[in-house]
Amino acid sequence: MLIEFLNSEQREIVEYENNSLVIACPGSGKTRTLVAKLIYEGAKLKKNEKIAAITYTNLAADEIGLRVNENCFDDSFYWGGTIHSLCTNWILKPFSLFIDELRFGYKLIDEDDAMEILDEIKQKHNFRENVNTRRGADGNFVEITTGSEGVLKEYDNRLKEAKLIDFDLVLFYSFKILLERKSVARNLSQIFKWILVDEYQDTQELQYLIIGEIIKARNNHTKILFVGDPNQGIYNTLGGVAKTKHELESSIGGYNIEEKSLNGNYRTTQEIIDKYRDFQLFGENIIARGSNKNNPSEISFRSDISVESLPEHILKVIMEIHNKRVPYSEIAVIAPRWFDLINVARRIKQIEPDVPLNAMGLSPLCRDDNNIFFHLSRLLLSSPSPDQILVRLKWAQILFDLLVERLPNSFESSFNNKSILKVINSFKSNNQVGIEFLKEGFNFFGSKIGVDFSTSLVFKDSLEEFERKCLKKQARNGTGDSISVYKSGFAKAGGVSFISTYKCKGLEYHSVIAFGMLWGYLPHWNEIFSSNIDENEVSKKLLYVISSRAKNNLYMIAESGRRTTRGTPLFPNRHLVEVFSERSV
Ligand SMILES: Nc1ncnc2c1ncn2[C@@H]1O[C@H](COP(=O)(O)OP(=O)(O)OP(=O)(O)O)[C@@H](O)[C@H]1O
Repeated sequence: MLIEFLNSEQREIVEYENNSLVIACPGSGKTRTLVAKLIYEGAKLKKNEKIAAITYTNLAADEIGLRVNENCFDDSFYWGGTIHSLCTNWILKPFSLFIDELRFGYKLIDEDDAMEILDEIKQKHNFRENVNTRRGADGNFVEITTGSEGVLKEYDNRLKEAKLIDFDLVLFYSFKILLERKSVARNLSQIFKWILVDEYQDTQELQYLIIGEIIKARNNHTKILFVGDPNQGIYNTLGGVAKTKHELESSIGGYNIEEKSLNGNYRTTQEIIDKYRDFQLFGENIIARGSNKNNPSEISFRSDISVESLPEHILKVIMEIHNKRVPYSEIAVIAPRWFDLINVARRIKQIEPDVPLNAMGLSPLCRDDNNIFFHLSRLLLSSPSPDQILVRLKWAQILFDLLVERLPNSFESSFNNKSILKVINSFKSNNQVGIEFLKEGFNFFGSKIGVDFSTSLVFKDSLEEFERKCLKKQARNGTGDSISVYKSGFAKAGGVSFISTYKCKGLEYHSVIAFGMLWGYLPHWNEIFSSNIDENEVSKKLLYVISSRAKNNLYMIAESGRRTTRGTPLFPNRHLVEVFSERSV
């Protein structure tokens, strides 16, 4: 993404040398500009300096990584990931000794593990509503609703007793370290010349405070770029806030932040933009600027498809689009509930096994950046094709760094990322059971580097943990244990993407087929019944995000025949009905 491929507004943002906030509509090139900024500033860094690119999801971080790799072979000048992984890797892991509660060891738990503990406690307390475990700067929970106090208290005790750290505690302890040990914040500010925050509208208060501490530490030596779109702030139920310029300035110690914007949309046809603008809450008109701007679009809303015939209907739409020479990888199926996506994907596979599906959340592979078996697995499961070389070399480098960390002295001199990749590429197995295939691969790799992972004191626990989590996720998803399900977890796998509503941000497809557009699913009942959430706002934002993923065609479906657990029928999302009522489809 070189600077000459940007328009003048985008270029100005890239070349601007100070803090800025860019608010712009979907498809206006915010991510493209952020990646260009990353590369532009990367070229100016001094030795040991880096740039941090913070994204909301790991998927988005991978996407930025791919875009950087398209332009730079050596990408070591930047660090990319979620704010949780920034905190874990750069603050918590190296400096946990500074915190009394963490000094004698702790265990990080992911969202699944945290949810399991919380669900068990909720059941015990007979509490069915949503419980938010988000914390404030003092470590206390910030959203205690009527009746949830006992649940949260027990959750807190359970974590403390077992020395478990969930995502919210990662943020809290990181903030505490930065606050109490100014040298840590100064050190980070020395390393990170820039912090670039994508989708800033989903940043939580505590996350702003963490970023603010780093910026203040050396008087704005670290510069900041926030990019985002308040209309796409779909995580405000989780505490995401699109701060204003002045609020942002005060969270980084009063330093000036220049507000800038981008105009136009390079992704989508004008026809689709005009449709989704009805869901827009703030901002002005959006003009299509891409080469497809005047293409005819297929836009539809169907509420007459029954839940039973939904998979057949979606398959029919997919085939119609594909027969017009649109690659499968340019088609996305989006829905609010994973469970429904999995069912539809499974049924489509039964009817038409040859249609490639890429259901990232379907894979039982558990992402854990600190577990070498996750990194080893993605190398074993991804194909050594030419278009994957750069990304796999990068993954091999991460694996190499972790192995050097775990096996100091013995590993470094004999291997590098290329030789690791060579070893992995030479692994062959016909095993069709996902976890067995991986275990064979681990043994093979272990034998080549002289380590028996299953008995090694360094690796035994993480191997067991990895296996336990995969099997748990496999059982929960109900997708079976085949190797193909494990392989479905890669973003560029080339099939039709199945994505949940909350994970589709930042992505784009020729055609978007969204189903489950029902009041109660979108917005969710929890949002409808919560006294501090405006369900109409949530609904419009979600519809806006989904629709704005489409470049050319948009098919919305509110299938009939779905019911609540008490048997009450669900009805189509009311904003979709409003927007589509003027036009028959
Ligand atoms: N100046 C430009 N010229 C041509 N294409 C562009 C330009 N800027 C962006 N694009 C293309 O427009 C599409 C949308 O860009 P991008 O994903 O960066 O938008 P965004 O603002 O981040 O969108 P969203 O908010 O929906 O995530 C991409 O395919 C991108 O390559």
